[in-house]
Amino acid sequence: MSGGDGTLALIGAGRMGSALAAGWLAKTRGGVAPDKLVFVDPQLAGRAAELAETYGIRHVSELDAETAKGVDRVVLAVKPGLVGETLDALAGRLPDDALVISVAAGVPLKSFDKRLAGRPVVRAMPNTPAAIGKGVTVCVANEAADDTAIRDKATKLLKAGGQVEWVDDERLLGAVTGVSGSGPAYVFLFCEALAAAGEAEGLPRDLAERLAVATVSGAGAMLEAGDGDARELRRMVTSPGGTTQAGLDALMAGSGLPSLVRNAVSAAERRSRQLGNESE
Ligand SMILES: NC(=O)c1ccc[n+]([C@@H]2O[C@H](COP(=O)([O-])OP(=O)(O)OC[C@H]3O[C@@H](n4cnc5c(N)ncnc54)[C@H](OP(=O)(O)O)[C@@H]3O)[C@@H](O)[C@H]2O)c1
Ligand code: PRO
Repeated sequence: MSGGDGTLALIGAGRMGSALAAGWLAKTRGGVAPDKLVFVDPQLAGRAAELAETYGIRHVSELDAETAKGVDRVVLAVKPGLVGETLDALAGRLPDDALVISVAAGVPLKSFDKRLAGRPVVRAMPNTPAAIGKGVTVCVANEAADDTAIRDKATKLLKAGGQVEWVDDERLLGAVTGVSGSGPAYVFLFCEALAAAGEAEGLPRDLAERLAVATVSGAGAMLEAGDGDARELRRMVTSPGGTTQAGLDALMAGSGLPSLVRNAVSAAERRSRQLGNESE
């Protein structure tokens, strides 16, 4: 079970919020009872609407004072620019010891401390593979949440989505966002590009797509199996003077793929800091 006898309020049941909720509702992972979860979102759409329909989750457009009284955990998954106003509307309603977990990119703990005076807050950066229990979330706690029992409570909840890591230095969350928060999109782009390249070489489109998906997921599964790190596994595919070497040489031409990835992570990290400043 994900701990806590009170209600878990998901504020912002969009793409990331619904990915997390899918994990909480999975019996084998989250085990959150549907009647202990409330979706707070102006209009429920997409995956969240499906989950609400399937599990009979309560949906409200804003957290009313009566419902708020029973809330012991809040997961805030609105856009970074909406965090301030959402907290202002919440602050007076939440019980003093309610744990607030924010997944908003860039929004610093001090924004929460300013508005939620003394409440335990965990800033977390998950990713969308959480929907199938294959995500990774990195967390940092404010002073009020810097307590083993509170951290355990947050870990239990976020573990429904996959691995959970903690850091003590909040500044690292920007780099985390650039690597694992945004990272699935880089991998999906690579998969799209691999399929398009196969099609350009004459493969039927659907076959090229199946090959690209199987290749990305097979390579990911090998990494996860831990029979070698990425560098070793790459070397196992690369026969000297063979086809893979020719392909890798092309990927390294010019500034090369590592440099492009470095720029991508750095740009995402920078954007995370900007989002934090804009949310003040
Ligand atoms: N997507 C990811 O991969 C990912 C990963 C890690 C962290 N995050 C973070 O997660 C947060 C949400 O991102 P997202 O991609 O899930 O965005 P999203 O799909 O747009 O979801 C945000 C949801 O919040 C709703 N909302 C707006 N105002 C609200 C309010 N006052 N109260 C309650 N709900 C409200 C939105 O409704 P409307 O659409 O009707 O406005 C929408 O359903 C962001 O802060 C982002 O930085 C996202
Ligand atoms: N998605 C959010 C964004 O693009 C945060 C990390 C992944 O801003």
